[in-house]
Amino acid sequence: MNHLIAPSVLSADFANLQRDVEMLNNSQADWLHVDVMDGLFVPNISFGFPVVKAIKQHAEKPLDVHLMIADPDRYIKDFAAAGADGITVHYEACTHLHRTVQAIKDAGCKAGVAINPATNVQLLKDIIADIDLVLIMSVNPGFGGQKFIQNTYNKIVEAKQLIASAQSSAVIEVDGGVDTSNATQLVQAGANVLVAGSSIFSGGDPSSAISGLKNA
Ligand SMILES: O=C(CO)[C@@H](O)[C@H](O)COP(=O)(O)O
Ligand SMILES: [Fe+2]
Repeated sequence: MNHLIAPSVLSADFANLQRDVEMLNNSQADWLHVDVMDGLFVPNISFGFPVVKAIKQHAEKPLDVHLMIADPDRYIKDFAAAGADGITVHYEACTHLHRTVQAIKDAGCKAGVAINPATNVQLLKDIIADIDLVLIMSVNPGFGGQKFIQNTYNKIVEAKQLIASAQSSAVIEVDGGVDTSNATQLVQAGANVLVAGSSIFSGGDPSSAISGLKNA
């Protein structure tokens, strides 16, 4: 599989969200990555259902919703109704992860599980066969624009082995500090989906920044 690019809307211009979503529609982006933060699981608040709905209204590509919220079970149906195509929850935020994953699938969405930089990949062993996506955080969740953590490469290799041994079809997504300096090595290690926020939106030409990551 060729790798996919999922620009993080967190780094878009919220006052011009429709313009930025239309730019993504016309770019080589594959998915739109939508970061929801609750100020509890992570020390930052981003946005909730109305903004996800507004993005959905204009998006022509799947919405990859990354929930950085405590007890996400409470809101799975609402995010599915708001337009999520995939919902990723954090391993660290779920008490009954298997139940949460089933709820995501029952809501008609692809199910993903994210792990923080200090969470061991092996903890996914008993859920890997049930999920569509493993999200390896390459920064501590909560903010865009942070420095990429090098140990991510080892975690990708380990996740790949875990997926193969469980004969799972899960894809590996990497999120945080991704840019053209590490994209090629991430894909070589086994990453299937690259999320990028600041490296796409902070320069003058987001669309060509996306192409740069796509051609990594
Ligand atoms: O989930 C998160 C942050 O918690 C990300 O999706 C960021 O939005 C990625 O931003 P950059 O690190 O690429 O600036
Ligand atoms: Fe994210």
